[in-house]
Amino acid sequence: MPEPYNPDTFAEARAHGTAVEAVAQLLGALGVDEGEHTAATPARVAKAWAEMLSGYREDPADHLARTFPAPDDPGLVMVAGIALTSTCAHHMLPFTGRCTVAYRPSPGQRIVGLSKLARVVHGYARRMQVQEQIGAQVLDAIVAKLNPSGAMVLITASHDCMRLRGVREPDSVTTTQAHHGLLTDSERALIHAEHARAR
Ligand SMILES: Nc1nc2c(ncn2[C@@H]2O[C@H](COP(=O)(O)OP(=O)(O)OP(=O)(O)O)[C@@H](O)[C@H]2O)c(=O)[nH]1
Ligand SMILES: [Zn+2]
Repeated sequence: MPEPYNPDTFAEARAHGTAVEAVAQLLGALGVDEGEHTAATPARVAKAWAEMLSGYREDPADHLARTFPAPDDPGLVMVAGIALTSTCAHHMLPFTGRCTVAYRPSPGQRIVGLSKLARVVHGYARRMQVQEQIGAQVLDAIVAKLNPSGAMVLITASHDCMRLRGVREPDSVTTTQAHHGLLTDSERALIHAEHARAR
């Protein structure tokens, strides 16, 4: 009998083999036999996880590099209804929902293409994450690259680790808010209303 593989550290386990081998080992450890439908599963799962975690292969803030001059008094800019698909850092299960990104450019500062706000969200979401951290990272990127006078990121998501296992709350939804600078009460109300409408 070969000795069971028993790594001392996460790093050692990582170095041991490819993702495909690791998935095959996981399935074996969970008592899943190879069958007609599972023979190619390790390769499929490795490919799926490479896609789900593709955010490690980019710096999402780079999407905000191309900017345009803002009009004199640009007011609030907001994109609501951005689809969020992420992976819980604790359980490696998906959480999905919607994100709203809003910022008020400072006078004389720059604005960014609207699609780039969604690309920043997607980049940070496609990593092992906690929901609060995605909002904070998106906000930090916007503050660093655009220097807005105010900004807010709202995320409402459903966590499979809460829905399907453990506490088993299938209808629970989690909302997190990250904000920077000064936004007026009416701007805040508008952001929350659009976020609720776009969920
Ligand atoms: N703050 C925060 N917590 C999260 C997020 N995703 C998952 N969690 C929580 O992470 C916690 C991990 O708790 P542990 O007690 O270490 O793990 P566990 O025994 O699997 O916990 P249960 O999920 O309660 O069964 C759980 O309470 C999860 O609900 C997230 O995005 N943000
Ligand atoms: Zn979790």
